Amino acid sequence: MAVLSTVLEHASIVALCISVLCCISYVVYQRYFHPLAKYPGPFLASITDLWQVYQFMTLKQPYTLTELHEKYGSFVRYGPDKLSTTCEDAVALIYQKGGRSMPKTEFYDAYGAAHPNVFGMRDEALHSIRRRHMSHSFSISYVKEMEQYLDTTIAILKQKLARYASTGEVFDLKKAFHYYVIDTLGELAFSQSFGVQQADDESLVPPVKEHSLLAAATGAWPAMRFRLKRWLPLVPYKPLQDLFRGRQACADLASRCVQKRLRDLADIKDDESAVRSQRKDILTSLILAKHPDTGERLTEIDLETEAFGFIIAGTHTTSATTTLLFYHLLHNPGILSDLVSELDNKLPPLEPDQPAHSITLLESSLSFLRDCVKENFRINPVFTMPLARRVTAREGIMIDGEHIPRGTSIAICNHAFHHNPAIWGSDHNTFRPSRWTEPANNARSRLLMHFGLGGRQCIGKTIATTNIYKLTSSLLQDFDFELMRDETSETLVAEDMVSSQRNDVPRMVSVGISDLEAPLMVKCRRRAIEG
Ligand code: HEM
Repeated sequence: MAVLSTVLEHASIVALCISVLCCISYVVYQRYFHPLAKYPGPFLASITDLWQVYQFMTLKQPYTLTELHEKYGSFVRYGPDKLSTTCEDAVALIYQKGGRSMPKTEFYDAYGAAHPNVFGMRDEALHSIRRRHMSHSFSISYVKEMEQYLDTTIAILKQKLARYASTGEVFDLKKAFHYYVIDTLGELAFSQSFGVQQADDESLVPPVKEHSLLAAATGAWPAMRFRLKRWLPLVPYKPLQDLFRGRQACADLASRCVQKRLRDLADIKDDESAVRSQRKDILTSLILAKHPDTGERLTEIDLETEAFGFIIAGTHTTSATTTLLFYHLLHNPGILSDLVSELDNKLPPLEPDQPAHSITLLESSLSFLRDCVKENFRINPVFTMPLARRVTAREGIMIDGEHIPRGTSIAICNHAFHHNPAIWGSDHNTFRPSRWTEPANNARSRLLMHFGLGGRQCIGKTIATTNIYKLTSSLLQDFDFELMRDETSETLVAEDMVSSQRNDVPRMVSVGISDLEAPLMVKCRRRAIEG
């Protein structure tokens, strides 16, 4: 017995020594011999993906990465096989010329691997077919055909603002925009408002952020994704359970929207003229779309995963962007006043029963509004997760003279990229729409990454921008807004100590998608109409 226990004791010591040796060898390999060892970054990031998981959970992932780029330069190793870059050359190389040789990485599997939607699809061939299925319903001509539903939703928002104006009530513009965007998405995608604006009820808001955070955090650790998917839902920890409940609520909502539309179309699906007489929406166009070669239609599961994607990708993004645009305008009264002058000079006054001007009029006549929207996307892009792509070419790729070996996950995080002073100048933290009238800066517009670029860029960008144009122009034509400072969550407008330029970047949080950390408390007043 004594001999057995001595043998066991020795065996465990040997096992322990081997484990310690393996760990040390792993760390030494990652730090000194791994093909990415020469790239700087946090020590923990070079040995485990848990570093990135932690960054997502702190809600500061893109901002920490931006600081790391400030410290280390244009390449940062942010995971054992993950490299982030802010090089200008990388934009075209990775996202435009990369194509099938630079597919999305496993990170995207967490956004729905069993039944990937167009966002999560890693197979580029399947993706291009799905994208063709969908592109018509996201085109400008299709959006113009649905414009009246945007107007209906803007009218409801304006009635709400008119009430606030008459009582002088202070309210949260961020929340008002969020409710508005959810209802708009419902109208455009599913032919039904979600009724959040009218009910003014937070509980009707789809818990999109919960899904985004869960997907970003689990996607960041691909080696563990299957285990996490299986075991995490069993952990009895309320904040975690809330994330799963949120995801399920969004999936249930998507499923209800699809089932309802399928029921509505059941009898007429094969009757062309009956279908044409139907109200247009994105989902209906998808239900009716056929595979370009086989003529097959999308399955119900495909439709539900795409509908889920619209809710996730199309709401928080647009409302956070509009909130940030108003944040910057209200913190820069001179710029706001120039914008309002442009609207007054170039647009006819809105008729009492006209909620907003037409997209056609807005897109042709408002250059300063366009520059403000563009500057807002530059200084505060909201789709801030690193857009990771796998290097598959045997010889790797060269970026700015650096060799990036095959197998590397290479990404641009648009916030870090839009704040690279070598590209955007020392005033990159300043909200300055007039920069886009300077030829050298204007030429850089092609580098802006707020919607991504290339074959995987945002399919909803026309919807998002037309929505922002219509909303901003019509609200500013009819209302004056006054910023009410919320002392408990004061946002940041400070001198940047390094560049001695204004730092207009507010405090932000990110679940992969970013948002203003604080509410945007304002008062509004109806503008006096002259003449
Ligand atoms: C201001 C609002 C928006 C921003 C900033 C934004 C940003 C982005 C970005 C950066 C990507 C590329 C992701 C990548 O490369 O991994 C993307 C993809 C996508 N977005 Fe948007 N988005 C917005 C609004 C919308 C809307 C309104 C919809 C739909 C209703 C939408 C649907 C999608 C889809 C389906 C994809 C995947 C496209 C593909 O892979 O082919 N987005 N978006």
